[in-house]
Amino acid sequence: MKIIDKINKALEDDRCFWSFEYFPPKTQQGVMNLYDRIERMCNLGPLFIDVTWRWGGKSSDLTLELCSNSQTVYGVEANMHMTCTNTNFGLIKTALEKAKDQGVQNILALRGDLPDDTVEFDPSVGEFKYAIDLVRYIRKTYGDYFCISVAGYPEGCVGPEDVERDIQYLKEKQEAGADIAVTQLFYDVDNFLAWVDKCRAAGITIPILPGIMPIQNYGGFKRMTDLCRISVPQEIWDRLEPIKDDDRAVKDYGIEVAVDMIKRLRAAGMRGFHFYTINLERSTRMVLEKLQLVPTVHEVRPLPWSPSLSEKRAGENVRPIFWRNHARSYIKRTELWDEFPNGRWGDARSPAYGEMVHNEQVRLTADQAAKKWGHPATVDDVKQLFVRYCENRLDSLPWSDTPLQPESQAIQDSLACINARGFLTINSQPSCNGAPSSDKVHGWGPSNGFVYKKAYLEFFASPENVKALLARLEGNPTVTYYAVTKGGELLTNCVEDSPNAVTWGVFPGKEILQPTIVERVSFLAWKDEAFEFWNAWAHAYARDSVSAGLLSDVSDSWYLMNIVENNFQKSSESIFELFDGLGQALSTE
Ligand SMILES: Cc1cc2nc3c(=O)[nH]c(=O)nc-3n(C[C@H](O)[C@H](O)[C@H](O)COP(=O)(O)OP(=O)(O)OC[C@H]3O[C@@H](n4cnc5c(N)ncnc54)[C@H](O)[C@@H]3O)c2cc1C
Ligand SMILES: NC(=O)c1ccc[n+]([C@@H]2O[C@H](COP(=O)([O-])OP(=O)(O)OC[C@H]3O[C@@H](n4cnc5c(N)ncnc54)[C@H](O)[C@@H]3O)[C@@H](O)[C@H]2O)c1
Repeated sequence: MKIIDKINKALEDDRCFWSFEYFPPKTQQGVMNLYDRIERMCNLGPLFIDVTWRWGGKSSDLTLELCSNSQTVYGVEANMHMTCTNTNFGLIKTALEKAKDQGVQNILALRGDLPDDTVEFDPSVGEFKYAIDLVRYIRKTYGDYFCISVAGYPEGCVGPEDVERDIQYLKEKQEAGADIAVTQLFYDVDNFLAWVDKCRAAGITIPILPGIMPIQNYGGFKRMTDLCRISVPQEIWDRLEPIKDDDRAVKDYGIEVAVDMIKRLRAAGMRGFHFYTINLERSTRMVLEKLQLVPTVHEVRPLPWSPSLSEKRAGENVRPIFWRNHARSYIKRTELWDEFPNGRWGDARSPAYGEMVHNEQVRLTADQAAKKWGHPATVDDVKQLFVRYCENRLDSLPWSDTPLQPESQAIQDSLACINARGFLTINSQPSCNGAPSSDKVHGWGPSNGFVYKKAYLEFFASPENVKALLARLEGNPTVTYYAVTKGGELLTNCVEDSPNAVTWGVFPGKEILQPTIVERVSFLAWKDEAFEFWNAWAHAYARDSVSAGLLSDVSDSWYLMNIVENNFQKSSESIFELFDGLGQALSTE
């Protein structure tokens, strides 16, 4: 069914409605867990769900599979995202054909981001330059079969200076056949409402669905609003500042913000709300509960307008047998398990692993690269950059977009030392044996608790350096490691695949919280992205330049490696002793 028909019906009845957006998880276990999550969240009565599409069509099969299965198994309409620029035309044609065959009738037609703001559209790769070209193609080829939605930008696609121009492009997309506009997420409600008024005045009549993203954690929120250039009212920053290290408090505040935003939007006449779930469920559910749009988990009553999912499921035996008669406790047990791992070594079984808002590709502009990192011509030049970063003389590296965190200050000299010898670090953690959770440097989580950390290092190293380090590690039974090349050759001394907790906390009246783990499957999922940064950096230089060649060579032949000193009672420095005398010192030393 087309979602525009459902939306029009809801608007006719003057009824609020909502939709949930998911992204294709990075691991197979994440996919299986996302299905469970979509099923549970269908009980919240979304009018439809969206599944995003990785730029260039990298997730086309998975995106379609998630849409098609959600429709046939859970009975919820799916809106399939599709980006068109710099994407093989055949891939788009095939995906649309398959969508039609599988009964997926809703497409969110997008341009997608270019890998670099300065890179021009490449007509040899795809037929489409803008989202409007895809809208036109779909209408020309399929007539009215598909309901087409498009993106709208209350703060401009690139920046505020483009708002007026983007409204005209949105109008053109409507004229080309778009039925619905879904907006970029935002936090400034006044600005959003003024933008809607401008759209209406410009002749945009299609329904506009505001994008709502409950804040999930401070670091992710900051990164994402910076990346998407979303303005955040100062009041939100002020409220976040004192609680930024307490994930639970941040999430609770995020729920409050979203509830308040939706109340104001409803008062102004908006009826539909599009949730960016980032594949998590608690915040979205809590927002809907607090607005009394859905029953709380304590009151089980069917929603009058929901797809008949709850009734359909009631007679089935798909849940684990011991939970069959306890739907509520099943929900309670499973909804929260991955809400708190934060950090890039979270749990790869979580559908939210590798949190993504639309665009996971690495973006570095040529200007940014040359200005910050010059034109490296030798491995020593690259080492110098890493050393300068560790000494706080450079504020970012492709892998590290902010300066070192305060927790790294105590180890920064040792970090600089191993970087100078060719172990190029991208992540680290000092050990910590029971600091108060309120500790300014190491603390996190609820108050009156104690936190623990194992020393951890993650770095790129040449095959020779990895070999030498491995020889050293043979005599160290408490150190575990994974090393992998871009091509996937894996070296490890971990005999079991089970997760290794590297950060945990003990809090009054709670189970042990274990926010950060190291495990094979998440490391392998992350490594593609980690190596991709070398390529993105290389692309910032002319194709046949020395710098591009050097960075591509490193990417092709070096290892990404992590090591954990499991004896968390040892000092933070002891992990660095493993590197004594290894590698080649900088020639300037
Ligand atoms: C709701 C939503 C969902 C998204 N989902 C995904 C996803 O699943 N996967 C993903 O990779 N990305 C996704 N994105 C990100 C999106 O791909 C990027 O923001 C992209 O940069 C713009 O896409 P668009 O469809 O708005 O492009 P367009 O409408 O084509 O606009 C792109 C830029 O070109 C300009 N422009 C448009 N038309 C013209 C014209 N005729 N002449 C000259 N300039 C023009 C606009 O001003 C704008 O700056 C999503 C964004 C939103 C808001
Ligand atoms: N609760 C915890 O104890 C805990 C543990 C790990 C991560 N986190 C949080 O999760 C979030 C994301 O974590 P993350 O690991 O993805 O990223 P992050 O940006 O927090 O980086 C993790 C650590 O690596 C260090 N680092 C960054 N670049 C480095 C480099 N080039 N060389 C050596 N060290 C470098 C940082 O100083 C920081 O200590 C952060 O907010 C972080 O605080 C929390």
